Amino acid sequence: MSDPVLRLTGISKTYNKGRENEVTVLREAELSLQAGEIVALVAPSGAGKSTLLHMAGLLDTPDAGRVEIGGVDMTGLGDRRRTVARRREVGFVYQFHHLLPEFSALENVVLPQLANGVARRAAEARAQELLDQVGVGERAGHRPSAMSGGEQQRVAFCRALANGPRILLADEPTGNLDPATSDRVFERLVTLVRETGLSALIATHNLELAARMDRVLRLDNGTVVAG
Ligand SMILES: Nc1ncnc2c1ncn2[C@@H]1O[C@H](COP(=O)(O)OP(=O)(O)OP(=O)(O)O)[C@@H](O)[C@H]1O
Repeated sequence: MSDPVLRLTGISKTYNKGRENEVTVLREAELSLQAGEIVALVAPSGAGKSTLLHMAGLLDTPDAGRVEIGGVDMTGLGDRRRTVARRREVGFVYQFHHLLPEFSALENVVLPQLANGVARRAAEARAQELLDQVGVGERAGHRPSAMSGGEQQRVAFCRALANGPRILLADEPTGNLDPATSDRVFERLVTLVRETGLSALIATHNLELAARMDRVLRLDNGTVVAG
């Protein structure tokens, strides 16, 4: 098997260390994501899914352990280099779309590319292509408030993929949608991930959605186990 796209080794995290409200969330957690794989991360609320995704996505640093993306150790990077690596390698999708309300759908997908040094015309062309791919191309000029919840979330997927990351990390990406919409939007996400050939780690409470992914992992008392 080739090198994993994402490898977490011995990841531990304790919040509020040494204080009364100290809580150990991750205990030497291990996780590998192969190229092209879509993996579900299932756990009850508070078990540490978001914490694990933040470590994997270089938004937070573990107390101990190693985060490798594309075979490169990201653990010791300083803030600036970590931010650059995150922008390049990782796309995030959250339960709520977090689109910028004063910008159109297209602009929301263009802006992260500009921040990454892409020229405006190329960024616009890529944004339109992504929006077309998930079926919201005709809504490109609309602001998020003029779109349905499912459409907003599809735009958020495009924004996450705008800079061509290696990994998509999603935290309850359809958790805010009604079941029928959630199902359709989830299918769009899976298709987009497959077509783009990237790898995805998707945290969800929804066992039906989890069963449709390549593999299911569970967080159990701070460690990752097969689901
Ligand atoms: N910044 C923080 N400071 C202190 N405690 C935190 C912090 N972030 C998370 N926690 C605690 O760590 C535990 C795990 O939180 P986390 O958000 O990772 O869980 P989760 O599995 O994603 O939950 P949910 O499904 O409800 O989003 C919880 O007990 C939470 O209260």
